[in-house]
Amino acid sequence: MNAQVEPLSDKEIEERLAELPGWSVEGDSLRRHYLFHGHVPAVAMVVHIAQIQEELGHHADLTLGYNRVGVAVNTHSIGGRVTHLDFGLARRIEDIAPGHGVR
Ligand SMILES: C[C@H](O)[C@H](O)[C@H]1CNC2=NC(N)=NC(=O)C2=N1
Repeated sequence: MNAQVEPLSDKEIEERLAELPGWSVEGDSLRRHYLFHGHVPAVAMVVHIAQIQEELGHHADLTLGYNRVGVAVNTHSIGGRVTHLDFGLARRIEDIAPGHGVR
């Protein structure tokens, strides 16, 4: 699945990052972390991200700390490169973050 997806060029990545403050490409992944006002809000964010990931059929590596959620995503099906699928997931995550009281 997604075998037809193309990696984004450096220029495309730069343009798309400009619309996602706080996100960066490090290594071969699109990344961001969020801080919350406690553990339960951080866990709720993880569950909400999981629901979006299942909807999209695209899944980030999530790390959960006490009040921290880390997100790192690339597209496995083309060997772990950054594609529009990764930016699509990032956009959806970014849109729900304020509702979880991200600080
Ligand atoms: C069949 C299923 O849609 C694929 O295995 C999806 C699942 N989630 C995925 N997530 C990510 N990050 N990259 C993929 O290539 C990918 N492929």
